[in-house]
Amino acid sequence: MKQGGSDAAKRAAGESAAEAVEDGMVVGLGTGSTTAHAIRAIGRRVDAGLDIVGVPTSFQSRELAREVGIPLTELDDASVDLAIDGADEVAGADLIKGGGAAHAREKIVDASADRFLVVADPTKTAETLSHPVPVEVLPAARTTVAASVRQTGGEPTLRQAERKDGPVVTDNGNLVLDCDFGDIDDPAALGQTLASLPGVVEHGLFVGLADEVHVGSEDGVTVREL
Ligand SMILES: O=C(CO)[C@H](O)[C@H](O)COP(=O)(O)O
Repeated sequence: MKQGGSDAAKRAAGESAAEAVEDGMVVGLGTGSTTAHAIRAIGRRVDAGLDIVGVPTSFQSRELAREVGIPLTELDDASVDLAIDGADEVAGADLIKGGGAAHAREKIVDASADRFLVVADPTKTAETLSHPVPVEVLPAARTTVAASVRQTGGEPTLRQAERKDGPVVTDNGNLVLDCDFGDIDDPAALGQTLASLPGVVEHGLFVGLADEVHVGSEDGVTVREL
């Protein structure tokens, strides 16, 4: 599993993507430590007069956006111009997300955006996706989905909470299976297989969704347009 890079690299990526936000935009606010830098940077710009509204993708991003003064709305009331979100692994325009168990709402927001900017540090980039794929499941389906994942050649692990006994429970009240498939040669096909399993709410494969990837480092930012 990739552990993630330095905070300076994450900050560089987040602040670079925040510069793409323009007056009047509806902005999708992703989840995670890299996106948090973007949200804080957007908050500073709002403080200085930028007129935008944000659409949060999780409890975490909602709370942070409120803290830094970004006005919020929901997808029922607005369509997203630009989404900024992190990733656990990036290969071209394909991503694996869900390290923060927020990928179900993230996918709804990110996929609906006119433009989707990914923020990452260099430890997240790869030629081929191979990070375990987070799969959010209804609690009643965890055993049957795990069995189907094994039949597909994957190794599922029920994600455990770090500061509570028992499993991680998502913002939607579900569980997460981290499914290790090794190298993923055909992310689209695997995504379709996972999505077809009864009880799967959403998987963390974001295939072909990214429009731009901002990779930060201690020395600056590389922006890849896709
Ligand atoms: O997908 C996510 C949350 O569900 C995050 O964006 C992803 O895990 C990256 O997080 P971080 O920027 O903290 O490394």
